[in-house]
Amino acid sequence: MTTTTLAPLLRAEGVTVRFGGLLALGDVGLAVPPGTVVGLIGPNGAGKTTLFNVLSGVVRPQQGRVVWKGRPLRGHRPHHLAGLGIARTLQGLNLFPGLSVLDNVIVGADRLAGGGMPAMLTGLGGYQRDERRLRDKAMAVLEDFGVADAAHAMPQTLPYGVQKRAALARAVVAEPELLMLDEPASGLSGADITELGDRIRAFGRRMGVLLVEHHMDLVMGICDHIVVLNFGEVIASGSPAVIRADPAVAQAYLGASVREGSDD
Ligand SMILES: Nc1ncnc2c1ncn2[C@@H]1O[C@H](COP(=O)(O)OP(=O)(O)OP(=O)(O)O)[C@@H](O)[C@H]1O
Repeated sequence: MTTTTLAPLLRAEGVTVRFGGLLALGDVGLAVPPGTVVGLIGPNGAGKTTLFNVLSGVVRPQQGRVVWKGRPLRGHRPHHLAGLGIARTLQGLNLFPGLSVLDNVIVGADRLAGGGMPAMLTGLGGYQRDERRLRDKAMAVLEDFGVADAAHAMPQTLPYGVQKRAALARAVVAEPELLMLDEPASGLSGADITELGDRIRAFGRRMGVLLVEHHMDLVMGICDHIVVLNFGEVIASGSPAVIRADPAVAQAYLGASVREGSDD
């Protein structure tokens, strides 16, 4: 898969963000084409979450813009994302604790609902047909994720790995065109990370995926294209093989580990 031949779904152009005197992002660009898994990596404090937040409409850049399918997004907010066809998972789980796993996933299917989610969840209005359709769809996705047994449980009663799968199921149930994942492997290990990687790869055949992740084996194993940030700037961009061989990337991570290990 090459990232240069397909028109990107999402693009950040010349994005600059300052927090007071700190330059969190300086003139950063990134593009996510359809059918492509793009990794965003960098040492702690490099600016990954800030860029994820700019793309999500949480943080407004002082300069630059975010472009969705060729159209600049002006003043977009996180609650606009689903309507655009963008889903995201955040660090942690962010499942609604008062809703069963199934209802959490149904909420994620909001974009597919004809009538409106509040009426559907409360049973008001003539939405029974839609509700049945969404329930079936949500159950099918939970089955696909191997957690259908947990459909009627409250999320907080379930093991972390099951909750993680439910959160991912909620993100993809509406069949987004772009999936943004912020550290999906955090808290997972071993076989769970391998399975997560297989799933992300499979998503990447149906949609664009932006993956912010610290787990280097996962990133190198599943990304088509990787963008590396350090101190708010893009220091490298290319295939996993190119990134692995780039001395500037090794230096950035080495510098970070030396700083973290220093006594002062
Ligand atoms: N709201 C904020 N106010 C002030 N500074 C911030 C804010 N958010 C982030 N920063 C700073 O901006 C820089 C980039 O932070 P960011 O969280 O984007 O990095 P990151 O690459 O996601 O790091 P990590 O891997 O540790 O999550 C850091 O120096 C951070 O301390």
